[in-house]
Amino acid sequence: MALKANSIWGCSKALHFHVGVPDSGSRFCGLRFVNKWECCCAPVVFAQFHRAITPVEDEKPITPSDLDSSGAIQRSQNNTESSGFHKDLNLLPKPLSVTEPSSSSSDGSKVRVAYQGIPGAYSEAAALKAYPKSETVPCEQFEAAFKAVELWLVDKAVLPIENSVGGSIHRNYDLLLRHRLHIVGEVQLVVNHCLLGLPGVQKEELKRVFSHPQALAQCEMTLSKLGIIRVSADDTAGAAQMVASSGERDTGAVASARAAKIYGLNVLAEKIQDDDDNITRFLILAREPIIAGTDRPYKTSIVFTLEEGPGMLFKALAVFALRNINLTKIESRPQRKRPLRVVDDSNKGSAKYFDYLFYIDFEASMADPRAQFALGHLQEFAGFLRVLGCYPMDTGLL
Ligand SMILES: O=C(O)C(=O)C[C@]1(C(=O)O)C=C[C@@H](O)C=C1
Repeated sequence: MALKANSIWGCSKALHFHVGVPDSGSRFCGLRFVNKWECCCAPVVFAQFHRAITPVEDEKPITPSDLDSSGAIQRSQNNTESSGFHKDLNLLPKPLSVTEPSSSSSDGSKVRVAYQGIPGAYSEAAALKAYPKSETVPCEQFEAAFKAVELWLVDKAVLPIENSVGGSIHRNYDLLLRHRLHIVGEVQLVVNHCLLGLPGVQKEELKRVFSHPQALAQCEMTLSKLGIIRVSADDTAGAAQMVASSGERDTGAVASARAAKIYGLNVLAEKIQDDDDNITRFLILAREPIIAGTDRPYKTSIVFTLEEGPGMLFKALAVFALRNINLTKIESRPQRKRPLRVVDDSNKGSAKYFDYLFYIDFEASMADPRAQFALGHLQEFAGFLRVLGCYPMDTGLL
């Protein structure tokens, strides 16, 4: 059964975590980040920038002295016990690791990976690409997957962030900021959509198709040519399941060949996406960050706000250009708690501007001094800055 956000909240009584947008001064899991860096990447980052973080009373940021030679955190989580054994070993913070995505946890059990949708969804395929022997856990909404990780119901979540045809999945950008998970990897998946129908049905008989809105958008031209009515579903596999259980011969689904197998449907047409190379990029999220290395190509994802003024975004981007750091993605999202900025323009009255959050991915590891200097420089004009994660790039083909 898919996890629901509510049911997960139901389990959360003993745990407290607060969410909010940066300028609201909210607490994120015990650390208050006053205006500047919200930094949660690897210890190397703390080593460079821990001065910029303002701890709240009940938890101190990790400093280099808390780490042993392997980079594992040594002190107890609440910093009140310096010795003695913890009663429940499962509650102890896990040591940071330089993770090669591995399908088993440190205790030998299968890694549990949350994804949005039901079995046969592309997100499940992405989770299995990252962790081939994992136990995949379906969730009804993206937010349920975030919460499943936060509440230790699963180890990781794999969520779509952008598609080569449909663009960004904005909801997940917003959720990245609202939750305190770390990006520990990315997966690129080739998405080949099929037109599915009940056994014995010809594609010309279809009057309507169900699918996820992203999938419908990716097949826009094909579906228009066929003159089929499009109906939104929570995920592609869910659409296939609906068609199978409805038994309606004039109803089809846009989903994967695997979904067809699972739900007993026929593939009426293959590769129906408008663009042959239809690729979705997924992020792997975890409770702990990984230690950034320089042993292979790494990517770092950040989010920041800028003060108003001429050329601010130009200056922000220049900190990377000056150090020859390649940017792979830039996305802006409205700051929901502070959507408008009122500027008093002396003679002309006041003007209103929208306020934005900028999300950037760049090709450098946080262990690379260039990245550290670039972020130090960006901090000079960023109102708020948080490292969302530093992780190995998915360079393997698809
Ligand atoms: O509906 C699914 O199967 C999903 O995994 C969701 C999703 C998405 O959100 O973009 C994932 C990959 C494809 O781009 C289409 C849909």
